[in-house]
Amino acid sequence: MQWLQTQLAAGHAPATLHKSLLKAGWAPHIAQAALVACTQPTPNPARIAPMPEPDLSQHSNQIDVGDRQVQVLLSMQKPRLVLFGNLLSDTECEQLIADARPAMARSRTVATQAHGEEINPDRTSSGMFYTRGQTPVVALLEARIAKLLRWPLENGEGLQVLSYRPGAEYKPHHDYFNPQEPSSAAILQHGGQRVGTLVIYLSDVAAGGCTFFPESQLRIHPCKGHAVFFSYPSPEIHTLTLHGGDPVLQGEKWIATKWLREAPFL
Ligand SMILES: O=C(O)CCC(=O)C(=O)O
Ligand SMILES: [Fe+2]
Repeated sequence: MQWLQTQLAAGHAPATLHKSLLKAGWAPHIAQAALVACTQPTPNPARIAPMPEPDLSQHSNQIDVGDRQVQVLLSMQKPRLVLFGNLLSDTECEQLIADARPAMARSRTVATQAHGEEINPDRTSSGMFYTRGQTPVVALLEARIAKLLRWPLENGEGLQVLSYRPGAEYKPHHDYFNPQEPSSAAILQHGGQRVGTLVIYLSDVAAGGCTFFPESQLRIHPCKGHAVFFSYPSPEIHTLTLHGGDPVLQGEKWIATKWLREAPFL
């Protein structure tokens, strides 16, 4: 801890120190917990800006999104997270999968050291992106999400569909872009930071495949038509939004992820 405090005081970024700890043999979630314990959230008056957020002011247990009543199943403050049920019908889930199938390829994540994308061994799913409004179901879902999270449709990235077979997983990561990474500057020019994520479960999974938040030891078990929302007002580990997809043990996991930006994503 003392070493970490010295390094942080010398100006080394938490992400860099995290890598050093991994090299030294620390388990990722313990390295993360040590970093969270050693740093203070930076007060950031610039982002008392609005955030995507469902209206739970009346302690509502369901939310009318126009054509559907979405259930509120669980909510917590830190990390800011809400679990929804009944966001999509079974038929809508199946249609999203069927339309995505032809375009599925091994998932790529953003290459952090240079421009472009690279195959990432931390992510063993396969996936594709829909453009906004690409199919009738995509358009309908995007309109529901905009109402549910009270966030402009234009601030959303295209939906990403991922599928995981047994053994496939997505190791813990943050969805925001690390401002210190060289590749982030170009990404942030379009739409700014990511401030929220909605992971939508398109299938049930027989075993494994939970969405896991190691810092709070929270597991969301996949359930067809459900969705988990979490948000992060700044790209900081203090948001406790480190998360991953546990390995699928049995069956196939399908999800659609909607990332929300702070500004229009054009
Ligand atoms: O597979 C999961 O449950 C998590 C997916 C995820 O973290 C993402 O799409 O950013
Ligand atoms: Fe993620």
